[in-house]
Amino acid sequence: MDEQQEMKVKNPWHRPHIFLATAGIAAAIIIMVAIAVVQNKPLQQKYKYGIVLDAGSSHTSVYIYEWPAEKENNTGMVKQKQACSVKGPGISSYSKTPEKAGESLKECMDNATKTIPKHRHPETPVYLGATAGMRLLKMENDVDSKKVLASVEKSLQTYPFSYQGARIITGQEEGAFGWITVNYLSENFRKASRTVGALDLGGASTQITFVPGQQVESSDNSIDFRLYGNDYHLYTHSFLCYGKDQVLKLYLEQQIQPNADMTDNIILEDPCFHPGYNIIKSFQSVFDSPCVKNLTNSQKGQNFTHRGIGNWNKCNQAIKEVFNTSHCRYSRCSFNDVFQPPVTGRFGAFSAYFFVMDFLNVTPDHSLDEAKKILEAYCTTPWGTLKQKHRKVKEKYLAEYCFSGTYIVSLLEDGYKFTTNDWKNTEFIKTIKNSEAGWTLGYMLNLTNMIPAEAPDTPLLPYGGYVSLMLVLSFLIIVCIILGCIFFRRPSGPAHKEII
Ligand SMILES: Nc1ccn([C@@H]2O[C@H](COP(=O)(O)OP(=O)(O)OP(=O)(O)O)[C@@H](O)[C@H]2O)c(=O)n1
Ligand SMILES: [Ca+2]
Repeated sequence: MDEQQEMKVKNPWHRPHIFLATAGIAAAIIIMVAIAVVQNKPLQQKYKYGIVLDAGSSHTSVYIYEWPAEKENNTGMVKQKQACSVKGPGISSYSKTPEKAGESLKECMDNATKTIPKHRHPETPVYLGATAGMRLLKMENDVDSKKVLASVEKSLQTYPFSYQGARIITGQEEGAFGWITVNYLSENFRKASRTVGALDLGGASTQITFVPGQQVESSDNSIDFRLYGNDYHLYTHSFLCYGKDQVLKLYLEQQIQPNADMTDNIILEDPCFHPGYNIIKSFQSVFDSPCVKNLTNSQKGQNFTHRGIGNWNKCNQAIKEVFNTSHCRYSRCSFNDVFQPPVTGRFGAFSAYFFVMDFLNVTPDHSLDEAKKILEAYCTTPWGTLKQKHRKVKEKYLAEYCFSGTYIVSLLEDGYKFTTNDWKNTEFIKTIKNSEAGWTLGYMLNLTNMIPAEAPDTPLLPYGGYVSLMLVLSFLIIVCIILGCIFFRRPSGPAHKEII
């Protein structure tokens, strides 16, 4: 055997199957690494968008929601991207100048066109839902309410989005969609965990919604949903005129009644307003609502002096009077002959519940008694002292926090029959994971069918895990094949024999 032959035998690269096997393994590794790099490179997220306008009694907000395009039906995916507060009052205030209702939306809608990527505009749905302010206007003057809706509709149709309608939503919808929002954001549907009840306090109406422990005796108060494969039977009620602005009118009307016949010099000594608060108000401005009785002609041009005396006990007693508990046609009622099962579980209280309690620094850590003590101290504080201390707070809000805070405690305790324990289970919230609590998100999820009745079939492994597992298995198979080739193609005799 010459030297060259010797070399040929010793150098394994001269065996074609070993060369092929090594090349195969190298190729497999390169392919795997390449796939892993492509797979793990952050994908450019594609988002879709939806716009909901909350046309409340006191103001309008424009919410933009976004969600990853490929994950429409996964709960917890939709998030609030932006909220824009429309300047000026709620749309129902434009009943005498309806064209201004549409105009008022311009700034926030222009913002929305800038926020949402242009190529998504045509497919982005826009919904407007009006609540208690428009319900009251419709009761008062149907024609005016239609003009206001037509005005906002005209304005919204000028935008490049997919306009889906402007309507007055019912109190049941408002309650139920608020409940869906809170539980969607808390991921209670996905986890099939216990749901939380929803308490919404607006300017003109207030809603209570929860999963009751007993049957709902009145069909008006019952709503059923099937979400992600679970059935939910809800109790919900919306009290029109029991939002914080309208209930103040109810309260003032009751306070002023004994003096109602007097023709001049009407002084209202109000225990829910601060000592030193002394403001002349017109009957017309305070009692301009279908929630209170019509003014007599003589009252229309008349004024009264609204004088605070800051007496929390008296204030608390007087507020209880707005709840009529004298009659109940069911086994049990909250107030005003409205059926309500006993409250149960945890509650999230939002909108004005939050604004008021946040201002008063009442947190879930305070007991109900402690909350009352805080209110008592606030209500007895002289008006001048408060104005000095809170120069930046709107005077109207500042003056009304004593009334509103006391009303909130009374609504829960005397209205809905919350015990001290139920109070402990109640949290005042503004947002959940940066999305605002309110009916708008639930409304959009429902209208875009983004919460399916049945749980989508979930794959055994998440996509990433599936790809990785497949790669490892493929690699193992390739290695086995190659090793098999090497093993079975190995010559049985000594190497030099083959060469000779
Ligand atoms: N920082 C704020 C913002 C609002 N408010 C008051 O809180 C009340 C409720 O506000 P909101 O929930 O926005 O009511 P609307 O949606 O306008 O009313 P509704 O739901 O009854 O139509 C209103 O009296 C509003 O003036 C407040 O006290 N502090
Ligand atoms: Ca509202």
